[in-house]
Amino acid sequence: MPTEPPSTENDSCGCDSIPASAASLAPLASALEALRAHCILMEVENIPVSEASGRVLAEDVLAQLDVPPADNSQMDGYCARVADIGDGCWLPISQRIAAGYAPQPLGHKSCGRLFTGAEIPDGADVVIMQEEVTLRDGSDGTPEAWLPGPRAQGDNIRARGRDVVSGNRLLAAGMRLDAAALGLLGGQGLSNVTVRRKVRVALFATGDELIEPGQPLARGQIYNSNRVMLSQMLNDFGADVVIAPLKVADTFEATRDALASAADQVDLIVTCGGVSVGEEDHVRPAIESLGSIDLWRLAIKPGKPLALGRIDTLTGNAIRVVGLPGNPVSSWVGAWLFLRPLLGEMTDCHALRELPRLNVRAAFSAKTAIRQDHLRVRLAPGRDGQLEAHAFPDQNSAVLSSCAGAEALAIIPPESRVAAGDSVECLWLTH
Ligand SMILES: Nc1nc2c(c(=O)[nH]1)N[C@H]1C(S)=C(S)[C@@H](COP(=O)(O)OP(=O)(O)OC[C@H]3O[C@@H](n4cnc5c(N)ncnc54)[C@H](O)[C@@H]3O)O[C@H]1N2
Ligand code: MOO
Repeated sequence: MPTEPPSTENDSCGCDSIPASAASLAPLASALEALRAHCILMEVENIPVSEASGRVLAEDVLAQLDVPPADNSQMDGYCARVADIGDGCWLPISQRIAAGYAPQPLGHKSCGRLFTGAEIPDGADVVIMQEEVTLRDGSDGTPEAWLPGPRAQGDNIRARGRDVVSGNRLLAAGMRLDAAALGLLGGQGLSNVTVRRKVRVALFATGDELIEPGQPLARGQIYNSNRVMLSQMLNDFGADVVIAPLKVADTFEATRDALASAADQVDLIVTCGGVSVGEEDHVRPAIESLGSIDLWRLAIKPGKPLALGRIDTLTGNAIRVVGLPGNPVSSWVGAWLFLRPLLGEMTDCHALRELPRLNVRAAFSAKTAIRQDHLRVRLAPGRDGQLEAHAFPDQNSAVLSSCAGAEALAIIPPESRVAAGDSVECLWLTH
């Protein structure tokens, strides 16, 4: 049954009751453009391959070796010449080759016993798995094998260079190294690799109501869920969170001082909360007092009050500040929509720059006003096998349960309607 999230026409956080014309809210595309402008690129560093998981490759890596370096067997069995086997014949076993040992050239009209991974001797052009082979002692006591035929040349042989050919590009610059990529580097005998330095991030949660998990909760307080969540997301996107105080007090001075001292130590500042219009919202004025605001208030839901700014540092550079709204869902969606591409830009990583898009069938209905909505959905095949997006039932920007386990964000453009069964574009949430 299609699920119907609350209409997105009325703002779930109540903020569409405030007059906000489309003209006063910047579209998502201009925010992404502002993010890309003034981006600093991380320098390169050479690090051990064993520590390079998740790092972004700074330069192409060319293969220096064929992998495998020689033809080898992909089965435990017997190697021989196709021409000698014909329609099947008994051949004396002239040598035994285990993986790791150099074989002798294969003698005329003989076969070799060998094991998976063993190098194929010169002269042999086929391997027959041992389950198909019968053994006996020959008239002079030499063991013989019955090799059934006919056989095709190359059967059960992994040719030299099948995986990697020396001189070819092994891995492309801009790739985020996963376990398999580390394996390819290791397979070349490389112990070090040149990657982009990790982006150092300061993460500030603001709000006097916040208290750390593990502490007793007093009236008026809530646990700080965003700090642990955003910290993990930044890590997942390849950054290093180096400053993350429990919280920053809700005053202009405390906010300004926290931002100013972090600006000289990190490459990026992320704040959460305090970007809206109340007297307790000090992030925007604090950024303005130390640098400039590029953009504030977007035509997106959730995440309307998001602020993008820059702070001048002692070195004369301006570092980027992303002010995420405090509502947990607004922070979480903002991290996917803005922090991920920004970190991709700063590390020149293609995969992080843009979330993959896919069109699936909506299993929900929705309508929007002036803001583009980003519904949290699960993806599952429908009865006909076609992929469907199932929206979490409560899409309020304070309902973090709509994010845990979400696999995609369904994009509902401004001033539009989606009915169950319509095709809907989704951003696939992958690290
Ligand atoms: N008069 C108006 N009020 C609001 C508007 C508006 O346009 N006019 N916009 C609303 C929208 S939309 C959003 S989103 C929020 C964002 O406001 P802030 O970024 O200033 O966030 P806070 O007020 O600090 O917090 C909002 C909400 O989230 C809770 N919160 C904050 N930080 C955390 C945290 N680290 N962990 C868990 N929960 C957190 C906080 O207690 C509030 O409930 O503003 C609307 N208001
Ligand atoms: O919906 Mo707010 O609650 O724009 O992020």
